Amino acid sequence: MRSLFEGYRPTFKPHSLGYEAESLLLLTPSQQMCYYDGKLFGGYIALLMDRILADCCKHKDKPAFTAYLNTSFNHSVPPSGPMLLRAWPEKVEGRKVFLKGSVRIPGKEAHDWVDAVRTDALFIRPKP
Ligand SMILES: CCCCCCCCCCCCCC(=O)SCCNC(=O)CCNC(=O)[C@H](O)C(C)(C)COP(=O)(O)OP(=O)(O)OC[C@H]1O[C@@H](n2cnc3c(N)ncnc32)[C@H](O)[C@@H]1OP(=O)(O)O
Repeated sequence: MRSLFEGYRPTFKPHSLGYEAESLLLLTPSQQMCYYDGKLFGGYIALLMDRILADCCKHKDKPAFTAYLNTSFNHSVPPSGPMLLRAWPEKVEGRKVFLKGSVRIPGKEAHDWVDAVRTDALFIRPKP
């Protein structure tokens, strides 16, 4: 399990609804899982998103469980390039935390990043 998250070191910034999280990741060869050449396996991307969203909820707070994780793959993610994972809360209703997340990859222009993957998620904190 540790090797799946090698290099994953999220940083957290305060957000009006909690914390936002970010991690810049460069995958090792064993993490570069592809079904199609040059396109990182979507299931692995969803795993990384679930992790950063869960960490975003849990930072300095109680843990929360994934109720849904709706993921849109807009562009493929090259397995050997840098990727920026991001997660932030959108709305909090009692135990329900609605979050958004994205995977950004370098764009065509220098210093340009594009959202390759976007996630809408609901995490639910346990009953007191
Ligand atoms: C291979 C390597 C492995 C490595 C490991 C990787 C680790 C990294 C990954 C780390 C990731 C770690 C994270 C994980 O992996 S967490 C583990 C994966 N997730 C689960 O197992 C969760 C399974 N589901 C449940 O346990 C319950 O359903 C939960 C706890 C979610 C809610 O049950 P609970 O009894 O507490 O609450 P409630 O039923 O009274 O509902 C409360 C409110 O929520 C609303 N609601 C509920 N569900 C949904 C829904 N689907 N869409 C929309 N709304 C929904 C509901 O309408 C209600 O709204 P309201 O009426 O109050 O307005």
